[in-house]
Amino acid sequence: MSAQMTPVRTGGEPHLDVRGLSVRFGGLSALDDVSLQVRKGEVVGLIGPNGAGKTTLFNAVCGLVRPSAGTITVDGDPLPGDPTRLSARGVARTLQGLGLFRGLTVRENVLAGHLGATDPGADAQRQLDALDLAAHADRPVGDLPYPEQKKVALARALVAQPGLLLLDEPAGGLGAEDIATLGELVRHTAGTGCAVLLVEHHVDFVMSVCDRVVVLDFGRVIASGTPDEVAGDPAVDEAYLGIEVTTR
Ligand SMILES: Nc1ncnc2c1ncn2[C@@H]1O[C@H](COP(=O)(O)OP(=O)(O)OP(=O)(O)O)[C@@H](O)[C@H]1O
Repeated sequence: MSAQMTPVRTGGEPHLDVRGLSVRFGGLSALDDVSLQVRKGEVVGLIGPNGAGKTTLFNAVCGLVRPSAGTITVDGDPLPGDPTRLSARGVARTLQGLGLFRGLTVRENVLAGHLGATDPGADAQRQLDALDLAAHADRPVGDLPYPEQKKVALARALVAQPGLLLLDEPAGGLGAEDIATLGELVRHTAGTGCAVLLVEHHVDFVMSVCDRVVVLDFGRVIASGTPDEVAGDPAVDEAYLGIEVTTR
């Protein structure tokens, strides 16, 4: 399916609505006229080769890079240019690395995702319970095995019950069993009405967990559709999977 034929899912207006987004770094066009939408309850995967522009798109949504063109709205309103105000707008993000405060406990790390809340302790406890982290709550986060630390990063993103969750390579470094658990968590989160956009290199995970997939290459959307549609797109095979396609 071509980028121009992006299907519009039923189920309401887009929660995240990116339109005509372009980002330039000097002479380099990192994103070129990119549009994508994520509705509440929907999981959208953003894939593409290294350097395709995935992280730049996340950074633009978070106000960390300034677009040269285009608009980004959440629930119909532009996002604040100040990244520190994203949480108040219901936007949460996990990072490619864990981005945890290694000197702090699990609970303190989760609380860090909820600064300014009226009852952060109760919300943090709820999130710790939900992700089976309560038994580790008062341990230094660095003492936990890597998959558990990934869960802490997710708990920190979810503690404020965001309306939009941006997941940056959530499956990275996880084994098959933990990836399956992560998939359930992501689907459960979307089931609560959260709009989820995830960047991921683990294609099987993306194809199993996402409602729709958007493929970037050299900063442009080259394909978009359901996992099956995208998996069967020759342009994706050629650009992303490195398979040379001779017939179109
Ligand atoms: N701050 C920056 N200054 C200059 N160029 C940048 C900057 N950030 C990203 N780029 C360039 O923009 C392009 C897109 O990079 P980006 O990190 O968004 O790609 P990506 O798809 O996330 O790649 P990866 O899968 O390797 O994380 C690349 O060519 C990259 O080198």
